[in-house]
Amino acid sequence: MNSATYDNHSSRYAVGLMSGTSVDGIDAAVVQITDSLDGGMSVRLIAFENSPYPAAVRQDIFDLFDPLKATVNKIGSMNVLLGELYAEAALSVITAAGLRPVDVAVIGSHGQTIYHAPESEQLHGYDIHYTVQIGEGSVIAARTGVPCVSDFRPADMAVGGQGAPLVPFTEYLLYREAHRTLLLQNIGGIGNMTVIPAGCTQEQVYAFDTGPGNMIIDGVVERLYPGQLTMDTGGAIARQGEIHEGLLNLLMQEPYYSQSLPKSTGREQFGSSYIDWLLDYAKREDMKAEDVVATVTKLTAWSIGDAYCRYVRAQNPADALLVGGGGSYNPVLVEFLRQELEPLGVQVMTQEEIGQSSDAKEAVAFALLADYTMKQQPNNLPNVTGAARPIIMGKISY
Ligand SMILES: Nc1ncnc2c1ncn2[C@@H]1O[C@H](COP(=O)(O)OP(=O)(O)OP(=O)(O)O)[C@@H](O)[C@H]1O
Ligand SMILES: CC(=O)N[C@H]1[C@@H]2OC[C@@H](O2)[C@@H](O)[C@@H]1O[C@H](C)C(=O)O
Repeated sequence: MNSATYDNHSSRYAVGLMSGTSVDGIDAAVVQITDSLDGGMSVRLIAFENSPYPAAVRQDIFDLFDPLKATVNKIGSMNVLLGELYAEAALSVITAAGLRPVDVAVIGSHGQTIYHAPESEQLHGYDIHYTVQIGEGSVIAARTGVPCVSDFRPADMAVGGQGAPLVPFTEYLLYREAHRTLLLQNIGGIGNMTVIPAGCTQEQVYAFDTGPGNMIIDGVVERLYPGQLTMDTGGAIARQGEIHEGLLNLLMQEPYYSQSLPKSTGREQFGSSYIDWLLDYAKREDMKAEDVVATVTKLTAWSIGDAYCRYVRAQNPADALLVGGGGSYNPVLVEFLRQELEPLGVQVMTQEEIGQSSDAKEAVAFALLADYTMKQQPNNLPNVTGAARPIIMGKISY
């Protein structure tokens, strides 16, 4: 029995596990959550680790993104394998925090998204929205002895939401300010923005996926430098390239950018077939590899600036955009973002520049979301996901 429970404890430790759309590895964070007398809470990051996926595991995960390869036996076995890897990541970060599993009240595990279909499909006369995250919570709970909350998204979808994004709920709790309107921009595989108006209530927060984060950059780098590179580390390639206006203009026509809110996207849209199409064009135009990388880096920054102008600026002119996720470690991308936003009066800062961790942010969020599940309190933001009502997300494995 865990000594850390949800009865009469105003302070507890929670673990958050995140494996995002980039499939670069498992992020694991231990946080200490302390309730305050005014009904709020404080959250302190105690330890953080990233365990990269072995290359063969990463390849097996990518195979599951292709519905033709994702047979039910492969999904079933990877679900358990990822549960094992997530449990190891949790045990390791608990040790790094100087704790024992018995000290930890809950593990919140996002899992690995292998398919996300938030728009309605008709099946036998029913409206179907679905999303698939794997990484078995029962395995995580069994190996660690700590209750695990997993599979958060389906509950929001069951009440009409997109099942994403979920992190804004925690951004509202952790970042809101009385006098500044903040944009929290995550640049992972996908880019997503949370708008936190100055002095706002929970109902006034909104968020959406801006489009690709690093997904197109990673996709073209992997194809143009096969077996050598999986990302443009430090923006080294983009820095040497020039923007190709023809390709940039073509990519800017993607209908997702002007689709109305709420909206979310994923690898289904900006994954391998999109990269095939883009590289076919680049080949016909005889483009240099570095020019392709520079152009898609520029596109990514443009899509964020464009989203701000379309969906935010008129109602909520922002003071600052705080950049998190792996993209904040690409200085060329951050510089392009500054060029898009600073002329509009929006200061661009990375999480590191404000003393936080870009890497740990999403793992921390899932620790906090799981804490709410255990307290039986709603943890979605209907205004953000489009859900009809607040709901308690997450499935508990004891
Ligand atoms: N040093 C670096 N230089 C350039 N890019 C980097 C660097 N470090 C990370 N990245 C980029 O960040 C990506 C990983 O970002 P992150 O871990 O935030 O994504 P994720 O959590 O998988 O995605 P999502 O938030 O969409 O689910 C890498 O694939 C790479 O493109
Ligand atoms: C279905 C899914 O896994 N979506 C991810 C993805 O990666 C970024 C963006 O697209 C966001 O919508 C979401 O993740 C974060 C953790 C979220 O729900 O807030």
